[in-house]
Amino acid sequence: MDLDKLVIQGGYPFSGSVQVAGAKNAALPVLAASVLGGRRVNLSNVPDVADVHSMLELLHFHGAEKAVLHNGRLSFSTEALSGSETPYDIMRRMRASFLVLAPLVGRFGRARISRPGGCAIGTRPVDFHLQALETLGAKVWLDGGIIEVQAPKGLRGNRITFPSPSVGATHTAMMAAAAASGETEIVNCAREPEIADVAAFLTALGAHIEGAGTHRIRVQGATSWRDVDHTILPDRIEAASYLIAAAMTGGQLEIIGGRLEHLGAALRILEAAGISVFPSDRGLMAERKGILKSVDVTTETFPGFPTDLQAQFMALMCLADGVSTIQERIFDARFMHVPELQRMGADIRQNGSTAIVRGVGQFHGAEVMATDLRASMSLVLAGLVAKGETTIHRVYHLDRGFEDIDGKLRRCGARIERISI
Ligand SMILES: CC(=O)N[C@H]1[C@@H](OP(=O)(O)OP(=O)(O)OC[C@H]2O[C@@H](n3ccc(=O)[nH]c3=O)[C@H](O)[C@@H]2O)O[C@H](CO)[C@@H](O)[C@@H]1O
Ligand SMILES: C=C(OP(=O)(O)O)C(=O)O
Repeated sequence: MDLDKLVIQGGYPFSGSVQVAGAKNAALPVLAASVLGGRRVNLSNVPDVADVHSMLELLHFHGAEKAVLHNGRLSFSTEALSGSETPYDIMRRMRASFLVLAPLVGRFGRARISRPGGCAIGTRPVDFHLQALETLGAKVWLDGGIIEVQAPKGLRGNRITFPSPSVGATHTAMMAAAAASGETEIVNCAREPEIADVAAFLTALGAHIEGAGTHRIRVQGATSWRDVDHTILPDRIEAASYLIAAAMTGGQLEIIGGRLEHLGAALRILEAAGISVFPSDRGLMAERKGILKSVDVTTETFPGFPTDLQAQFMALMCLADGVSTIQERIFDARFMHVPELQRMGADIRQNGSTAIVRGVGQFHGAEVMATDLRASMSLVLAGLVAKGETTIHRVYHLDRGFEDIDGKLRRCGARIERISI
């Protein structure tokens, strides 16, 4: 599995429809939050991706009922779960495993956890998460790679002010506040649509939350917990990646489940680049209008242009007319796709956190290495339109977050084959 590779023959007509999965980046914090109540959780639209299976493994390790994902549905109880040390083997696989820390502390008053791994896209500290827990009364000890947090008398509501918006730390703060006594105000928080989805889940579980989706969230801690039914929102990054696939291949694509309001600034930027996007009965329709045009982009927190779409957009800009400047402002090392796209003929000059992309009109097939989740998608997109054959090694990065990527592309006409070694 880890050594699977994808072989793509480029240049075949690409059109049809793609069903967007539930958002990985909402499903993971929702699963982590399920620890809090010790109740039954029924989830729909859960994406069948490796990170979700790792999170289920983590919950089961802690004693949650074993959950089997079928047709996007999951049902399990976390009643029998008990607080204990979270093993490094699971923590190293994905950053989001760190999200179980606040719910474990909230429920059991204590947790030991190792620092998280995940995509190699920068330094990715966890200080905001720990500060949020400390503000609610927890004590934190750092012991090399292990973090211990204790709140034996329970967490207490307070005002948490983040130095800058963080998606993960906002989830941590909301989950801790849901378990805390009294009211918590979270200031300068992230506004991504996934935050509002997690807030809706926590509200259904028993907390009272206002303001999710704005810079200021108010949480009234739960006094009792309930069983929950919740549907995960659609994956906006997957949807936008397929919008870019339509633009690059020139095909018309229906993105079932895609939502305009989740695209934020990406909608305006994709339209400026020459993609026509409009709502359809089932989601979004996308097609290229005329030649692709260069557009400058800076990654920002939502509703700005997402860092999780930067690599895919860079692949698109390689085919555009002119020169585009792409600035990565969220992570300090998220240009791992640059040398791989260069192997396929791209003309990209990187200077620190800025990449200058000169359109080359055409990629050529090559052997390339997937380096992280979204970077890998940029290579797939390039492979779809490249002249000749592209082989992408280390496909497990893609499998972490894109559901059935080869199946979805194949059904739209792509010649893509997965080779298991
Ligand atoms: C599982 C999940 O949802 N992952 C997403 C989440 O990651 P993640 O939650 O890790 O990203 P953050 O929003 O926390 O990171 C934003 C910035 O804040 C910094 N920071 C963050 C936490 C902290 O304690 N200290 C600190 O300095 C980070 O280094 C980064 O520069 O949001 C990112 C930004 O949209 C996305 O790319 C990831 O796909
Ligand atoms: C970087 C990502 O995930 P994670 O935060 O889990 O590493 C991502 O989804 O693009």
